[in-house]
Amino acid sequence: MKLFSASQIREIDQATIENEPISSIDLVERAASTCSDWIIEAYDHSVSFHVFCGMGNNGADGLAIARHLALAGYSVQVFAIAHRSSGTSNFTRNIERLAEVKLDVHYVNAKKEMPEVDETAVAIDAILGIGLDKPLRGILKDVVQAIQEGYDHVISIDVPTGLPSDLDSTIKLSECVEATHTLTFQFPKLSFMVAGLGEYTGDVHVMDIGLDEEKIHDIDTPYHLTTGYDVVGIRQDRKAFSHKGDYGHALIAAGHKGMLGAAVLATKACLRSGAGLVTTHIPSMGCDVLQISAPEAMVQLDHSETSITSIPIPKRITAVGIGPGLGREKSSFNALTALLEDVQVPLLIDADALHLMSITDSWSKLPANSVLTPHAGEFHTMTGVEFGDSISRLEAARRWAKDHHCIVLLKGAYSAICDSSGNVYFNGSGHPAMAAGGSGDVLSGLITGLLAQGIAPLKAAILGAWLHGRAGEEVAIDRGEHAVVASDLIDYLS
Ligand SMILES: NC(=O)C1=CN([C@@H]2O[C@H](COP(=O)(O)OP(=O)(O)OC[C@H]3O[C@@H](n4cnc5c(N)ncnc54)[C@H](O)[C@@H]3O)[C@@H](O)[C@H]2O)[C@@H](O)CC1
Ligand SMILES: [K+]
Repeated sequence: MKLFSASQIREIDQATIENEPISSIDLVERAASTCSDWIIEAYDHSVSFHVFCGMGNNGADGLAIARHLALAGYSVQVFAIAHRSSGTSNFTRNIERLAEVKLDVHYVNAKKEMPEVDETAVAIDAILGIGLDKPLRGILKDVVQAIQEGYDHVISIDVPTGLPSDLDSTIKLSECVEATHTLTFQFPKLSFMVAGLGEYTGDVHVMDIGLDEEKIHDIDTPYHLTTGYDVVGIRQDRKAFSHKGDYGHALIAAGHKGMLGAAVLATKACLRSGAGLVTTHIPSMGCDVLQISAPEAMVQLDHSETSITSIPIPKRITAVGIGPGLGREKSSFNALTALLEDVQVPLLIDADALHLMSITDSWSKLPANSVLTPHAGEFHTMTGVEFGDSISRLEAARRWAKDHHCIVLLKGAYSAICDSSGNVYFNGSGHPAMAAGGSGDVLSGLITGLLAQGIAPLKAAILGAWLHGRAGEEVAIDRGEHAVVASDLIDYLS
């Protein structure tokens, strides 16, 4: 799915109005109906809705939603926030239409005019959407604060009020509604994808409001969000008369004394990827551990008992993944450097291998189209980008992927997969339950296995991240989000 900036969304709205054709007021009505249908499905009549509306089109959505909810028999109160002297025509027309359901509108000019809140009240935040053009001040800031203080449950329409929609916004986040649910129109907004901003949305629900498909197709954007639909067909169905040799042979180089578990996790995930054969190169002390825990894999033992010191590449290997639990010894760095010179097949580099390459500044040796899978800390070591700044981190990952002709998979919520053309594919699956040690080892084994089957690096990274996230979502449901460990993810790979 493509993701667009606020100005591109306006262009698509406008094209819909002209080409369908549909009037702007009817488009607001359509948007509001999709939201009120969702709300009616999700809430019974024991709740009462306090609908807070700005004076632009986001507010017009709110007024129309209030009308629909009143028609459906809910208790509804409507509040218009007087942040400017007059409303848009869609706002004004929807104020008039409240008379159809005998709803009054209360204008809020000061915080003291905010309603009393009881435990049944749910706030609907339709104050500002993609039109936010400066930080909230005055009455808007006061109202957002009052919503934060007063309501446990908030449904934001399109965008939580105060949250910039774009990644390059110059608006500094100050006050912002922290939503329980965000019902967003047609596309998640770019800011929802990054840490520090995405936290404000709560659960995101994308409302299809029938915007112009042709325009959506025609407008270029570097940003994409992977959905289940996007990964269909990346991995081919198994052929009736095929054998293991048809599905590639992966080599995993992983493990170090005290970190052999990482090699086991990567190996088992690689086996579950569909790869025909998996060989794991480990320090010799790991032989029994690996053979017992992953009997389907072949083991290639290093001369060293405790660390990896040289990595012969067996014949007919079709992809190599190196890094999980590798350790940071000089001898392992030498093995890595030699591997970089020898390797003729797709390569994935993770964890300690990223660290070793960073501290020795060996990036010029990186084969083109390699897949790198850093978490924020590893990416910091690679580039010096500060931990806290997720937008700069994303930009740096885009630049890095371009400069080094590789794929950078920046791990986190909505992992960002950056390619050498400047595109970003945010991963749309996943669960906070996955934020635990070993989860990354599973991902690197899985992607190595996909590469081994001949899937192109970008697609292997996109599919691997998607499958990994889906496993996390499913295991979190079955086990409970606190009890998930990385081995569980392997069991849930499909
Ligand atoms: N254009 C369309 O046809 C559609 C628009 N829709 C809704 O319209 C929204 C966009 O509407 P608008 O462009 O009217 O923008 P908003 O309703 O988000 O904002 C209204 C206006 O508030 C003012 N404003 C912004 N930030 C402010 C601040 N910090 N302090 C004071 N005033 C501020 C600006 O003048 C802005 O245009 C979308 O988010 C969506 O909810 C939907 O109904 C779908 C169709
Ligand atoms: K809003």
